[in-house]
Amino acid sequence: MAQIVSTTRSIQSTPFCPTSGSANERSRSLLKPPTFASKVLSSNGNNKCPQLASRTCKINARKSAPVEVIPVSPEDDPKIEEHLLHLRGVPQVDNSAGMWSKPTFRRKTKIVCTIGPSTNTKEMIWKLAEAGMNVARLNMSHGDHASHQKVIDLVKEYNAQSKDNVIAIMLDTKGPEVRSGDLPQPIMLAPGQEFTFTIQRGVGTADCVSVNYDDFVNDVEAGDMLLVDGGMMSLMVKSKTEDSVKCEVVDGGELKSRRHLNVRGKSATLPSITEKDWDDIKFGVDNQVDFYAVSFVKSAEVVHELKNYLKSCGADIHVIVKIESADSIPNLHSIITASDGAMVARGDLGAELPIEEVPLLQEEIINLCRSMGKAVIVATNMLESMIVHPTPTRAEVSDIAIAVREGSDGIMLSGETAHGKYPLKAVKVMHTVALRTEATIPGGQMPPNIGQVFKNHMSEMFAYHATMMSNTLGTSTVVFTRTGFMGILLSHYRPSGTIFAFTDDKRVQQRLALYQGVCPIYMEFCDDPEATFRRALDLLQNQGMVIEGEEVALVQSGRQPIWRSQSTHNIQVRKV
Ligand SMILES: Nc1ncnc2c1ncn2[C@@H]1O[C@H](COP(=O)(O)OP(=O)(O)O)[C@@H](O)[C@H]1O
Ligand SMILES: C=C(OP(=O)(O)O)C(=O)O
Repeated sequence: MAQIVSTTRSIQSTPFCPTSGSANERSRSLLKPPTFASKVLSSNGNNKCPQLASRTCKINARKSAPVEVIPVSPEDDPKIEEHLLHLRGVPQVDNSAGMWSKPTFRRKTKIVCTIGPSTNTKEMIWKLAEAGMNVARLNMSHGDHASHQKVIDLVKEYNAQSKDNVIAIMLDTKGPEVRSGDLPQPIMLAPGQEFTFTIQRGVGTADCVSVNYDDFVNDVEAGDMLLVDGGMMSLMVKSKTEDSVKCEVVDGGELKSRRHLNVRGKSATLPSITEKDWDDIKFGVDNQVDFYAVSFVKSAEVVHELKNYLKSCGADIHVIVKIESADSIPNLHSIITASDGAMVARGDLGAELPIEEVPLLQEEIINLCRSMGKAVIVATNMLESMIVHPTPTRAEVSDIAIAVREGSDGIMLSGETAHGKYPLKAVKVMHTVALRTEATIPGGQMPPNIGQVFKNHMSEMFAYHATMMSNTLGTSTVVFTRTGFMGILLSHYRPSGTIFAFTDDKRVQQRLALYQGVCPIYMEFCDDPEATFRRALDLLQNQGMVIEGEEVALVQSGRQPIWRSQSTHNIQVRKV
């Protein structure tokens, strides 16, 4: 029996995938183990393409080989890459770029690093990239355009010189966040002490500090609980005047400059995109960033407004909504539908809502994004203790493992890399924990059903079957994508093997860096598909990403498939 799977549009919509049910039901079913037998489409050996390698082994659904994970970071052990290659019998390849993050066993979950004073130099950007950073996040609540410009230029410089690694750039808007003002030095607040917040500008004394939001006085009431930095300190509102709010400190601590303020259970009555945000968004357009992370989104309208603006200026930038506001929860479905992905911004979320809701919402948002084919990032406090300590708490390690198991595309570091003492160690811990956790996720499963969309589009169906085939055979997947659509789609089906996504557009390559399981590769395409496939497989082999004799599943589909005049949608198995 020939196992070459090469089809034209004759694959029918299968009865595998129930398309009814609520979004919640569908998202719940995503993480369930498979309940039906694996099937594979086979041709009768009509290999029309002479370069297709045929194979004659029996197809068995099999689990991916157990992955051996080396629990040390390459900085600790420079021989790690050699060791990883040796483990799998891969010959050493030219690695002049020094990319330790090219492990034979690729981490699928992507690491987002906030860049700040600890990491905004060329040396640190390079080291972060080599340690495993996939996305550089710029938090527009801090710094100015000149400092962010410098980071953008450095990331682009890194990308331009890197042979086999690429870093995406995410601009995170400040949004309508409420913050205390600048202080000449930190103030100690003791429980029971009186403390005042004022809407007057420029106040910073031992018992009163400015707030950056004029309606603060109108939004809070006596009896409200004010949280500083998501609950690190808390103050009870006692009374208010026209311009100030008098509080009693409940949980004290050290108040520093520009700290987050939330009122438990309330969202500020501010527009999600402020004037400053529009200015920062324009800065992002001018610099061709890859993603916006939009703070405090409460409804889909704001996403539409931003997308319309981007369209009007011809900017191809994806929009990730930050779910961090109490008001966003009832509108989750419509907000995520309008966006390209979501971030579980646990800091503000856990301040506006009871903290015990956060893990439940995290799971719900991840499931919802996965059921809708959207990217999802888990953020905040993932390795918080590593801001000051060189090793994480065990609870933090478990937190990373949970986000990986729940199927997040990205896991994010904030203060750990922005202003922490151990930014590289934090990335390495994240890398190692994610890799180790991924190794325990059973391979060879049926891909998740992306519900209604699967029924309607040829490309969804091909992504589904390509995933099923690569899982069954235990192969990587190779896809050619000009817009990134097919690479992203395959990622949502979470194949066990790596998705090598070849694109002839550097910006698409950069964007794909966020997506779970995708290894984005820039390569010029030629008119002849066969020559392009060959070039791609040669490149993978030369880089040590696949070895001679290894099989890969190659899928060609998408809304506007490449080389459509010569072939329609198809899935093939090829031997390298
Ligand atoms: N670009 C920057 N410039 C200066 N400091 C920064 C920058 N980005 C982040 N930081 C520092 O790192 C901390 C953690 O980053 P992040 O979680 O993104 O910020 P926040 O929680 O304040 O919104 C910030 O509170 C700030 O002290
Ligand atoms: C990621 C978050 O937002 P920011 O760091 O911008 O406050 C959060 O609140 O968890």
